[in-house]
Amino acid sequence: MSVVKQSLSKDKIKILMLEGVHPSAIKLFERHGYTNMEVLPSSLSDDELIEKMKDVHIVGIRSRTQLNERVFAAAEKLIAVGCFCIGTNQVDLAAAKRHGVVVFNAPFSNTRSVAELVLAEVIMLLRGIPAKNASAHRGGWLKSAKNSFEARGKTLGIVGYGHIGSQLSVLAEQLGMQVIYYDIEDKLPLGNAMPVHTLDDLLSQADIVTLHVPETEQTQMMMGVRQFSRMKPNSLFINASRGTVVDIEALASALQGGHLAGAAIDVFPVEPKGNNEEFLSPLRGIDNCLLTPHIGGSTMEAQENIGTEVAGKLVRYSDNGSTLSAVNFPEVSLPTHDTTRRLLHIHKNQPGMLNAINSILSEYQINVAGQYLQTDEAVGYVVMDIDSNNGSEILARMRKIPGTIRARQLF
Ligand SMILES: NC(=O)C1=CN([C@@H]2O[C@H](COP(=O)(O)OP(=O)(O)OC[C@H]3O[C@@H](n4cnc5c(N)ncnc54)[C@H](O)[C@@H]3O)[C@@H](O)[C@H]2O)C=CC1
Ligand SMILES: O=C(O)C(=O)COP(=O)(O)O
Repeated sequence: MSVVKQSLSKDKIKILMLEGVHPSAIKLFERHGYTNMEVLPSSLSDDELIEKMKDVHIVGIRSRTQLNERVFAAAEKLIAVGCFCIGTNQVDLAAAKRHGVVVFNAPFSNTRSVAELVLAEVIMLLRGIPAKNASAHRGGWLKSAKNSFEARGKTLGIVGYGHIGSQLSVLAEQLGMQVIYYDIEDKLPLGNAMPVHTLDDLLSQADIVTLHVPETEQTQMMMGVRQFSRMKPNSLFINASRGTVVDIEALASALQGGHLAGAAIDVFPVEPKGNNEEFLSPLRGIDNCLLTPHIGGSTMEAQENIGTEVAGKLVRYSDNGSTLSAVNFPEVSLPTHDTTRRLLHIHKNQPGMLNAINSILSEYQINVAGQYLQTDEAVGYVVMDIDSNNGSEILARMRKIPGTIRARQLF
């Protein structure tokens, strides 16, 4: 891998924002002097990304854009990725790290929005609203109490009791629901919520099952034919986590065969790249299935907060080198460096790196005002504040150290 020079004035730092990231992000970048920005409303295909990212230093995406090894290998100037969302499964985090690219996200700016939507869906499904609404649009009139229920007293089964799952748990109890949850980690039960030991336990006890797990190898297709058959007859199913967690054909069969009374689905194994592309799904046309276009986190409040939060992290990394709250990188929180030059060196974590760096510094006999080092099993990140005008020369020497991935200088 070639070592790339990144010591640029801000107007030369190119930022690409995809998928309609909120204008609050753009404003924050501009406030900090970053003006070289391209903003697009949709995501891009692999090939389009590879072409576009050749000269991009910072890219902002949401849940749709896939950043894989091919893209990182081509994006030679890239220093950071901002996921303007919670999930980071769309990014190959290990590949990003191998290429010295730091990834940030917004871990809880849209948590409440998802929890509120799911709560609303619980009520809608219990009342059979999706099918009644669809029928009314065709001139039907399904006025009946049959199969319509209150939320009070029903059991909500939450799979994944993290930020969203636990927030939903609190809101659901306020409606008088009983909450049970299943998580692979021990989690503090909030209110009167009760943990169960297995997914099967949860499926067989809950009136409504809702998924709030991340996309991981373990969660792929965690709901399939067998799991749907374990759910209570006439129970309800909600997925606002990731489309790959559910076997969508199995869900369609469970709804069409009448085992499930209804479902609300916000995320799909394949989603359109943007609003102009057709949505294709075996769930289309099933009236008791409420379909939403991956908008669990899409509220004005959440998007505005996410915009400033993630753009703030990107600016901080670009201006100051701080990797605090990065999802794939050793975390280094740094003071300002008003009177010194700051050198950043990202390298493979192999023996002798710090030694090699420090022997270059000692050759120049300069005062090192501060040095910060963090490593993980794959990479090391060293930040040096130096009192010297020879920063560029020193950096050029450091780039030649075998194992160097990226190095840049902040003025
Ligand atoms: N529909 C939408 O617009 C949105 C969807 N999401 C999705 O929701 C997911 C969850 O978000 P948060 O609650 O913030 O994440 P979180 O990381 O706070 O919670 C996830 C929980 O799932 C648990 N978990 C992981 N694997 C599991 C397994 N195999 N079985 C049971 N539990 C498991 C974890 O231990 C953790 O407690 C995100 O990863 C994202 O994919 C997030 C925001 C918006
Ligand atoms: O925050 C998440 O993980 C989401 O799924 C929301 O994705 P979005 O920003 O709406 O594409």
